[in-house]
Amino acid sequence: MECHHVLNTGRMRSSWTPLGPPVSQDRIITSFPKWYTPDACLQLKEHFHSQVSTACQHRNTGTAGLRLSKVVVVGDLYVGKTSLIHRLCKNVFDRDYKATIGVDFEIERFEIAGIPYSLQIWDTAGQEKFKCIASAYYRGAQVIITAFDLTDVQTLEHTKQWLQDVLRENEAGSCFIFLVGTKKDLLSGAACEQAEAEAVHLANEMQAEYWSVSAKTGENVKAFFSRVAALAFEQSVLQDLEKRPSTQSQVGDGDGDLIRIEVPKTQENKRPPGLGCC
Ligand SMILES: Nc1nc2c(ncn2[C@@H]2O[C@H](COP(=O)(O)OP(=O)(O)OP(=O)(O)O)[C@@H](O)[C@H]2O)c(=O)[nH]1
Ligand SMILES: [Mg+2]
Repeated sequence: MECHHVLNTGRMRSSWTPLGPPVSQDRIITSFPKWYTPDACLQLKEHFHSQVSTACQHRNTGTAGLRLSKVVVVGDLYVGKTSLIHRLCKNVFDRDYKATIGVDFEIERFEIAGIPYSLQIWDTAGQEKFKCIASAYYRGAQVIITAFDLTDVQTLEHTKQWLQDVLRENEAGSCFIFLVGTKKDLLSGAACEQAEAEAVHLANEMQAEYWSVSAKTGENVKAFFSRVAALAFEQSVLQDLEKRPSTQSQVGDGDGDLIRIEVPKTQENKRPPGLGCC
């Protein structure tokens, strides 16, 4: 197993980075990233939750900013999982196929609403013979990405099984689920529309958000992972606020000037992330 971290050193400095080297400019998220299609999306809102915005403004996000959110990427062999992750983390594309053996991971750092936040992205092998190694790493996923090849309908059909395998190792309703169609550059026009329509249908069954991407051209790769990071971050902050001793959380800017905000137990807060508003 080869595990390595990716540190974005020497890139442009962000506005506020208390820990470690600065994140690169294109990992700074200031407004809530949009979905790919409203027909299969987890949340149809355009802004951060108001309590999250307030907490971020006051630098009162608790441990959420220090956490690594675990993202697990699964799907058939050859669909392009490694290529997708390498396009995001290294901005490269390799046309030669090198099968992933077992698992690998990358850490990608973001700054969301002024708070540092990292995704730990687990790349798993699609080959059957490595499945038992890879499945040992499914536990504790906050985000599940099920990938398929837009040009190969069989790989789409297999995503349900991949999802079930990961969900078996995680608490029901605790994960954000994404269905991602890869190799978008190989399809266009009616063929692309047809493949996407089938995927959107399945995404709704899986309670997943749908995205089409291309690791080759880079199309939608940053936008997709920004969306993943923002949803995971928001959930982490809300969970942190809810965990505090009383239902009232103190929000301050560190100089003793405290504001009290209510953390109501709303339906929205209780709803599992996979059951968004659409
Ligand atoms: N045209 C095109 N080819 C791609 C794209 N993404 C991946 N590929 C190619 O598809 C092949 C498989 O890609 P990988 O990323 O290695 O696939 P994988 O899902 O990680 O495979 P396993 O590790 O065996 O599970 C490689 O030859 C890639 O160059 C893409 O967006 N467009
Ligand atoms: Mg791979």
